Amino acid sequence: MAGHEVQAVDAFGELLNELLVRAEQVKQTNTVEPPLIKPDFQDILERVESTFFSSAKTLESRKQSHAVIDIAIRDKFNNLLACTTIDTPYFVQMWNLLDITSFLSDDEQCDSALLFWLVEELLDSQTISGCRRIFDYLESRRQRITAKHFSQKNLVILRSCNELLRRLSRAEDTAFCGRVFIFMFQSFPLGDRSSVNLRGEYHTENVTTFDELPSKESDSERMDVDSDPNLKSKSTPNGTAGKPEDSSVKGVTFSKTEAPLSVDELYPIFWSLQGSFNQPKKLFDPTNFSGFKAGLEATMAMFKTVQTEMVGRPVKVTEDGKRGTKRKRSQGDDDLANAFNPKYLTSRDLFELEISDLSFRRNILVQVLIVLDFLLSLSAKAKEKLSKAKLPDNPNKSVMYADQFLSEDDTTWALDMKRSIAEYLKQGVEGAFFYRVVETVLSRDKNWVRWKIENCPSITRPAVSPEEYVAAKASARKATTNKRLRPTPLGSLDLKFLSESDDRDVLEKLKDPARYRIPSIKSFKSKIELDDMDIDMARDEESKNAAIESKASKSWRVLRIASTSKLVAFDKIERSDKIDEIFQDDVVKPEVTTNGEDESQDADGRVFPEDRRPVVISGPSGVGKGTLIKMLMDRHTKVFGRKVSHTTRAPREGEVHGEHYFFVSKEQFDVLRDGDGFLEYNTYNGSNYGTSRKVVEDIIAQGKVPIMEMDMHGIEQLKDLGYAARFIFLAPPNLSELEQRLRQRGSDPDENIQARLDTAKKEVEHAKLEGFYDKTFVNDDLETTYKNLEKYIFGDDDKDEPPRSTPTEEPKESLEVTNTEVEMADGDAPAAEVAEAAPNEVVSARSELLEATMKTEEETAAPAEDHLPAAETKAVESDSTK
Ligand SMILES: Nc1ncnc2c1ncn2[C@@H]1O[C@H](COP(=O)(O)OP(=O)(O)OP(=O)(O)O)[C@@H](O)[C@H]1O
Repeated sequence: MAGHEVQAVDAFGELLNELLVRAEQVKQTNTVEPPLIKPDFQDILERVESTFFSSAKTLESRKQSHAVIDIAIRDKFNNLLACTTIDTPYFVQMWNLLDITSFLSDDEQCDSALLFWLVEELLDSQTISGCRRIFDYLESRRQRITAKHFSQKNLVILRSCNELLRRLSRAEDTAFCGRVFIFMFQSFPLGDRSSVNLRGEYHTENVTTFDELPSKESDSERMDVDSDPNLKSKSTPNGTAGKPEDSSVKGVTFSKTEAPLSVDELYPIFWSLQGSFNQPKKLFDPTNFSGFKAGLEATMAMFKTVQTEMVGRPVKVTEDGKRGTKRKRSQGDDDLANAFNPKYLTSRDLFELEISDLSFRRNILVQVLIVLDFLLSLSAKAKEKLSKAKLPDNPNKSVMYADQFLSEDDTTWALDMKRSIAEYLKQGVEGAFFYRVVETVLSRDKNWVRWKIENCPSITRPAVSPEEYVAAKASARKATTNKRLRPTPLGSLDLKFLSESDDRDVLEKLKDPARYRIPSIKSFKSKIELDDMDIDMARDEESKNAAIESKASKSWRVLRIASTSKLVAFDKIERSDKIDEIFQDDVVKPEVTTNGEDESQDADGRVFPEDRRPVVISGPSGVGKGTLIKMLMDRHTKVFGRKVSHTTRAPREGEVHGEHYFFVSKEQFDVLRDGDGFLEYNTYNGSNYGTSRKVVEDIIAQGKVPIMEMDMHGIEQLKDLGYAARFIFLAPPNLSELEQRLRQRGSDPDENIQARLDTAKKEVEHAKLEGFYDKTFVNDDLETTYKNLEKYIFGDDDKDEPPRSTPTEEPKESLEVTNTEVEMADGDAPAAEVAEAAPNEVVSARSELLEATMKTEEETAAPAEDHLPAAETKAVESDSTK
């Protein structure tokens, strides 16, 4: 019997090897991405079914087959783990094995949770940096691996994530902890109770200790909270607070009438507040509560003096702000500064510095707001509201505190304090925004507390039944069809002129750029002003409403257009009916605009593209990406900003930080990556490369169009993010020309050139993928390619004249000279027809041409293959843009 089992394990082991070999064939990379897809393995998986399960009719025999498969997979897993490390390319086998395990478990051919058992072991076996890689895997497959049989997997997921969190330092690996939490939040249903703190327990171990100051004779009385006559006067011993002395002025009075304590006096009072923050139940004791109130008032009084000082020095604040931004931009890695230490540093020496720091004060006040909300949930009003609510028969009493009440006076005090804090938080840099976020978070939190009181009822809504769906559809139709139809349906263009004018003009009118171009932002300004006038002058309600509606529609459209190019201005817009800020010239304008009349031109008459999405240029190494980008940058100095990548590799001779790359350490790179700081990243030859989100956003904030060189893997990541950009592929005229350029450039040894040529073939092949690139150019004659690229970027490829680089420039050459642009080279089709063809047709025309180009070349040139092992070929492939 035992022998039979071993045979079965061996038999499955062979099938598993076959699956892994197939995986190697279909997945050409050594990275976590892309995931394997099931259809590629269907035939072998069917054999698994027929060999192991077709005769296993009973539950028992199915279980036996599961055990066989589990053992074989674990054997393979252990072997892989023993003979490879996560940093080597060969580790891709492990990702493949996990992918295959997920196919098998989805098909119920092995234990449903086996994948997560393996992941748990894998996490246990790795260092933190290895765990990051494993998390890359988990995140990239999250939906797929948690979709089926989740109830069998959830405990293992929870356990391995918690185990990992226990290993991580909250201070050092803050961002990674965040990734783990986010993974859990995304995997578990929102209403899952497994991580809810049902008994309302507090994190009491998190005790904040602070220095004991040597007591000064003269100050000894004021140092003691209870013995301070001022503070004492605000609290009565039984915890029902006495009102502030001047009770007619609410809450805020303390700082106006009392001098704040000295820093030494405040220090112990301030840090003892933390005791109430981590155990709010302590405040049920009246003595603690009065101490808390006094401490809080003293803290607020001190904070207010700091805020006043800051407000009194606005110029310095702005200067600091500016200096900060400048430094950050030049370094390009300010995201690092966002890492924070979740445990307070309480040394007395730091206290002044801390209270003069805005974010520190904000931190403390948010803690206070949380506690105040907790206290207010015990007020008479809150209790009454809760008693009226429909609670289940068995509410969760441990978070209700039914025997605790907040007295009326204390309620008034808490409300006043809350108001006072709100006013305080709204001041200062982005204060209003900060407070709005805090307010939103806290109000959501109240809902969660309520849900806990209700004993976490399921929040899954039942699916809509077909009957309800049909009824809702019918009533929606009824509600809408009675309305007066618009002469032009929403979202479509007015075609009336087609019937009105002479047939011969119609085609010309259809070509009018105004019909398909995105209008400029400024063109809305006067129209919105007219609407404003109509609103003011409207004689009746109906016309006023019509004008308001019309203004709202225009405002919405202009904001949409502005969202691609003037995102910075959005911060300044407070109300949706007042969007004047959007018409202000943006950052780059004061430097370059002379008359401010046309926002699409700079002072030299240079044109800004209407489409200001980032331009991403890809193509084989040596095809001329760098050359063409440099030409664009040189000829449109103020229009484009070239993206500089981050890398962990050491600078080569002559390379300048910030110009060629941002050279960062591995740790800095990880922090950025974990904090979602990269739009895309990749590893080549053991070094990491990435495109920082911030770098690109900074270029946009300067009013420039980002221009980025990127390989196809980077583009894939951008596309996965749904990132709005224009993707352009540069193809070589043929392989021997490419080879010649690489040799002439002289920057690569012979073996690299061959590898680059091999990679080039793959990239050209990949570029044929329908819709992957928005535009492809064959870089034959450099100047012609440049002109076509420029025309495309500036949206002038359908115009006769390309954009003027300088006001005096000669007219450009005609496009039809060479086959530079793929569409133009497509047989006899006139340009207009090709341009109007459905995108797919254009793409396939392009693919055919590319294929033909490369084929002709392959037939004539010596085959450029079999020079590098797969791993190295891949490495060089990634290197094409690094
Ligand atoms: N259309 C062209 N005709 C002839 N030579 C060209 C053309 N375009 C570029 N070159 C030359 O080809 C060489 C390679 O160009 P470039 O360095 O710009 O390529 P690249 O695509 O940026 O390469 P990499 O990705 O390796 O950085 C350079 O010497 C450049 O001058």
